Amino acid sequence: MGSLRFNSNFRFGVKPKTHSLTSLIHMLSFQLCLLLALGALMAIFMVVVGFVLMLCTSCTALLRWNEVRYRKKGLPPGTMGWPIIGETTEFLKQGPNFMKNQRARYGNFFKTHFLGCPAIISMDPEMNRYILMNEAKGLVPGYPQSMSDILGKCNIAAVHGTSHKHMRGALLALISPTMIRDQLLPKIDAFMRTHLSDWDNKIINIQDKTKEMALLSSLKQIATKESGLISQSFMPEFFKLVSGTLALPIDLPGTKYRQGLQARKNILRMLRKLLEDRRASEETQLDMLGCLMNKGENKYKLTDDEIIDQIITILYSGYETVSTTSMMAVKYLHDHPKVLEELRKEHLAIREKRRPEDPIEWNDLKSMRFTRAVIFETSRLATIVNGVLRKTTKEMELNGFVIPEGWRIYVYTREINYDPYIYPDPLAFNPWRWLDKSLENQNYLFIFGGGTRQCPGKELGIAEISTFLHYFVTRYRWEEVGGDKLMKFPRVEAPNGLHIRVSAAN
Ligand code: HEM
Repeated sequence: MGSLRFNSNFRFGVKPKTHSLTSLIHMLSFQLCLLLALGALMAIFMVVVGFVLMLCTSCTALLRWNEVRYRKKGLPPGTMGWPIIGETTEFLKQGPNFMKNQRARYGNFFKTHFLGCPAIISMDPEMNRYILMNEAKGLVPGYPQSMSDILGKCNIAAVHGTSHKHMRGALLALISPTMIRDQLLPKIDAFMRTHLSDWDNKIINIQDKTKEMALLSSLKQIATKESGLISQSFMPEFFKLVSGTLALPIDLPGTKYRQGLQARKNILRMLRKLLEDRRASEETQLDMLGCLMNKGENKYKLTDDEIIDQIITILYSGYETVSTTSMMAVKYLHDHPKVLEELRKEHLAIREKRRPEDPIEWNDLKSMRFTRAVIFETSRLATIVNGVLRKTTKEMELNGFVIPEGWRIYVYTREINYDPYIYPDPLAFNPWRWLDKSLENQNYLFIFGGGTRQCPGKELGIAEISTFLHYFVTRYRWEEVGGDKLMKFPRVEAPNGLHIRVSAAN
């Protein structure tokens, strides 16, 4: 390098300098250092390149291995993503677009790996119906482990066959149309009147209010006399229980799952105390708990553990569905004044026939045709439920493919809600379309699920939302404060709440 430098100087006609031995040594050592530094840089560069190459190769190998691992003969097409996490990130980030992209590549029935297990996604309406109707062939609910741990082993989604029939029968007896008419509606009415009594001239977070409403209204139907006393201690525990069921089952201090398990223990303690106190008082109460405990008259004789899990089921199943549908109805009504006008007309007509203190009755509820249409249109357009999960109990053939035992099946029903053949102009909020009753009875309506697990609380949920809307639109006007974000996937929610400014209607 030194000689090169001399030569180059010489070539450009610079007179070569004479150097002392020390300066020559200095120069040589400087050049040596430079050489070493360059060498080190090269080495680092090579290491980085090597690492990146290794990473790429291992990633490709891992992806490939995961694909090969699941390339069993007979499985539907699709991709499996990374080992363990599969395609969960893509599913959660891209949401409905992930489904649509995969469908464009692989059709209506494809394999993936998400939420910790290999799964099939079925977007074929006919197939979805078949899966929901055929639990007996080995297609049982496939909800995550955290859910059954926290909701209990007698929870309706955790039981199958005759146990399911038993628990479902016991539940249906509590929420049948006769029970709604004679016992539940008066309680719902009384609750809504109080819940909506002091909203005038306030900014309300309608998300929080509808959540409280869904929980406390159910609690009142379950334990009418005691609900006022226990609600304040019950509510925070219940909210922790719900978060726990949606979390990864990591049982470590501070995790949502651990808090959910703890909340279950606290709720069990409160409910057991309720049972003991009722037994001690020997008084029969006319509410859901009273019916469940009345072994003499109730043909479904549940054990205490079953009664407690049944109560948790009722609270849990009606909570998010009823609250989110109510919140989204308020949102859509705000954005569609003509719909609000029509709805208000229906409710004012009912109020005109009654004194202000009169409750709504069964016949009033039955006459709320437009309200029912608003509820169905809200559930459809907002897609409160994207789909339901099933699990295979044995290897089985589905749609011409062979599905191994233990695989999840995501019966994804979201897309059918936007099918232009069933719902012309599908993105429009148009409740009038539901006034044609045949729409509610068509084969591909999965808003309330289908088959043997179709929602037993459908009419109860509709009664609650209708009563809420009745008092809300007859008492108040409202406008959005603005700026609140709404998320549609994986759950419909307003991450920072949905704030409205409320004023009295007249
Ligand atoms: C707008 C309100 C509601 C909606 C949209 C809704 C939706 C659904 C859906 C889609 C399913 C099917 C789940 C599956 O197949 O795995 C279901 C099941 C269920 N729902 Fe609802 N639901 C609502 C209100 C309620 C209420 C108020 C209750 C209270 C009792 C309730 C209790 C249940 C129960 C216990 C099941 C499980 C049934 C079984 O496994 O046999 N739901 N619901």
